[in-house]
Amino acid sequence: MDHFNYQPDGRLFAENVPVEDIANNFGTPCYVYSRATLERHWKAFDEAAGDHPHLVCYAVKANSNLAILSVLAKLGSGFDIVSGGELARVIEAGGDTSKVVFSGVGKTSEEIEFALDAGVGCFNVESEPELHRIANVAGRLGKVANISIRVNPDVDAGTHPYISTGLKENKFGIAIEHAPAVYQQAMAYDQLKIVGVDCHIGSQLTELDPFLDALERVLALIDQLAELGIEIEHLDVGGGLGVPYKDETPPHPSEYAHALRQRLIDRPNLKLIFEPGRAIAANAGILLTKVEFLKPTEEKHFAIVDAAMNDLIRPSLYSAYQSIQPANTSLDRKSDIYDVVGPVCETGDFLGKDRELAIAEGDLLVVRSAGAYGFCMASNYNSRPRPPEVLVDSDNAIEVRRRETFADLWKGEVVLP
Ligand SMILES: Cc1ncc(COP(=O)(O)O)c(C=O)c1O
Ligand SMILES: N[C@@H](CCCC[NH3+])C(=O)O
Repeated sequence: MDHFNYQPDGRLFAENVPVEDIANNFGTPCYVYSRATLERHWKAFDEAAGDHPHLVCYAVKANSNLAILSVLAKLGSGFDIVSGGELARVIEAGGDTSKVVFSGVGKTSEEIEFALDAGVGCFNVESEPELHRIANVAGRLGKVANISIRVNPDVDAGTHPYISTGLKENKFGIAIEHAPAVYQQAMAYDQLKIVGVDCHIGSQLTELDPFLDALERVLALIDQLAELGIEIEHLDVGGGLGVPYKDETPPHPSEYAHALRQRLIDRPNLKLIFEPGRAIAANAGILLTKVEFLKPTEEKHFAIVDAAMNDLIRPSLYSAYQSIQPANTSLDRKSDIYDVVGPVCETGDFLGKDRELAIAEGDLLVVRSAGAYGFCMASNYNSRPRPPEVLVDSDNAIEVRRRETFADLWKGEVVLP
């Protein structure tokens, strides 16, 4: 459930604000987020975990706007980060660094040092050399690093190959059968404290089974580690819960969290960590775009809009489907089938293909489910300034990132004398 709804007069509202008003005030293209939706989604995880010890660590990569991080920080959220930049954002947004888990396969020594100085809660270690690097940096700083090993359980997440991470062929984590040996290496370091096991098998999962298969394997590993005298305090189950973009019916976060909890009934002290990104942010955001031209050709009819692949790359990158709707359904328009495309000079620049739409030039369109992996994957390709981001909180539409200017495009560059 989100807070983007059509009113009886045919206009789409973000909470209590007509999206047409947002487009008039801030221009298009423009990202719009709903605070109530973000909070609702975060609480769905938190409440479903109930009194089982747990922490919801929002995956910053999904949408790293400071306003969004601060909304979640105020709820008591933890954060899953994958870079020094994401950690800096969490700190800037007022997040609690002791609730940060640091994932990612290529942590640099500088990032590890920054994270140790900032007091992050845990490093999710993704390889043996990384374990030694963390130990070296912690030793040099005279600090103790909390670690968890990200294990690769070799489970097929059944999602797009580019966003599947839990198979042996993927670069992520350490093969689950090698994990005990790596934990034993960690034991040998005084400056490392083993606190957890971590596992993230992919993104946009629409079934529970892969999560539960992975969980079974990880629980077996935890038992095996106990026999080796290695006690695990937390189980980080990663993120990956999918959302409905079209006709998918992924489990609700509460159904997902309940299913995991069921399997932990006999382990009441094993703290559960979730790293959801998409499930919190995707349907808490939309992208507003204006129809510049309708271009009928013999083969296809194109709706050329002012947003492009540089603003929202998911359709081009993964052939991802995102619903596209008029912002006002009460206008008298003739319906046709369109490819909705942007102005970028790439054939792959499209937001949607073969969409039935009743639209005219100048109309405002809404790309739904754009709150996750939307703005944060935007670029300046074709020297297009990136769009503004607006957070709606009840009756208020707050610009939480302004539209870039041309001068922003060449910030940091120099003209040779
Ligand atoms: C380690 C890790 N945690 C969490 C996430 C968040 O995933 P999602 O947005 O699918 O919940 C990702 C991205 O897939 C990830 O790589
Ligand atoms: N960026 C991807 C998800 C990748 C998940 C990152 N681990 C998407 O838009 O669907």
